[in-house]
Amino acid sequence: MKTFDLSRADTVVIKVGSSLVTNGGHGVDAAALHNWAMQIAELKSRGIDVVFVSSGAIAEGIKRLGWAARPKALNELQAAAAVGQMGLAQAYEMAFAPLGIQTAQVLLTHEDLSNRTRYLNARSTLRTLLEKGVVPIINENDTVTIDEIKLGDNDTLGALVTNLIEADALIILTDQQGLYDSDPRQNPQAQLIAQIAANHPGLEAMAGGAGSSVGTGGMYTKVMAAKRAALSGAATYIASGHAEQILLRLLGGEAVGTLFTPDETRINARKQWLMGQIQLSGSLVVDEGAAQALQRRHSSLLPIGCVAVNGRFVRGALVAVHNGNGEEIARGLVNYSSQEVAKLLRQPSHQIEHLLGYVAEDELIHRDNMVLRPQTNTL
Ligand SMILES: Nc1ncnc2c1ncn2[C@@H]1O[C@H](COP(=O)(O)OP(=O)(O)O)[C@@H](O)[C@H]1O
Ligand SMILES: N[C@@H](CCC(=O)OP(=O)(O)O)C(=O)O
Repeated sequence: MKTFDLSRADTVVIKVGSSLVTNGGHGVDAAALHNWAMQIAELKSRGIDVVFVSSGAIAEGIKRLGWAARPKALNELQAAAAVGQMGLAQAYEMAFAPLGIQTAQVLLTHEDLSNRTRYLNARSTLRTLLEKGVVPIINENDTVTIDEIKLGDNDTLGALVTNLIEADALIILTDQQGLYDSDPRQNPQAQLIAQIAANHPGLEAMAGGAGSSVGTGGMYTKVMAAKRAALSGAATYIASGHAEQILLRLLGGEAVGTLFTPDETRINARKQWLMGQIQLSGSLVVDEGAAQALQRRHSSLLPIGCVAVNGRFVRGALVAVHNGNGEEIARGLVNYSSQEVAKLLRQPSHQIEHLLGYVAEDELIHRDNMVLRPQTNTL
């Protein structure tokens, strides 16, 4: 299996979960933050750029507000995030400032990463911060996100940021040693996996949900994050945030925790952005011939191979492409609205002008605006 040498990394994204940051929901763990900050100072002195993705706003907010349990209502969770984020930002500043390192609070939403202009803007802001030697501390902007489109877990956010800045690796620190072949809280015999391919088909089956009352995604969102990070060629490490000098050991090339290796193929930044989209506006169903043309020859999708359209969308929307079995084989930016596509089904491209009165493009989705779903890789 391919090995990955983290001691050669230039840029890493480090994600820490709520249970670590807030000491299991008991309030920001200043000692843990200080410890990570010391290690990051050492990494920076070696020329390694670090972006931190930190959870914990909601857990910290719940504690500050004196609530006994995590609320269910979105507005209460958002209020808790607003209160708790103050504590997080302050705690990170206090941990890094004595080491002469400036921090920056960056709160992102799904829209910041799905809108191309905002995505490019977020990328250049992060690059600028890194150039200036600042450590960005990123969280989802929970207070303003709408339920349906929130990322919801910071494992996904960590992977999207890894893709965004094309980091060499994503390091996910959590309350377990790494990925086990089954949930160690349920199965005491579970075995730690040292290394696995990020596109291994059995990954999802091993990973269960959140183990603590403060964490959200559990292992499932972490293995999905590893798959997503691999799209930009990044390795992912899951390791214990409680282990001593964990960051220095990992970045020193030591094998600790679980390493998810990316495969050889790395897709370009524009296509990564396409793959990173969480929300689809609709889908196109294609016949067998079109499915093969897309998958084997990487062709554009022409109207003649499209047999059905689902959902309502405008020109330029992101849609899935399904084969006749209902499997998603690709996704891409469509050149016509859903009403227009409905008129173009099974039609040769030279009929477009006659059917619509104008021609935007000959194809429904151009190959440059389409990304094929890896065959063994489910995102
Ligand atoms: N296969 C597995 N290997 C390791 N941990 C697992 C596995 N399946 C489920 N888990 C659970 O996932 C939890 C970590 O996820 P989570 O609670 O969301 O943490 P975090 O706050 O760090 O994101 C672990 O405490 C563990 O109980
Ligand atoms: N944005 C949320 C983080 C949600 C989340 O992913 O938590 P976790 O599973 O602990 O990493 C917060 O700051 O509370």
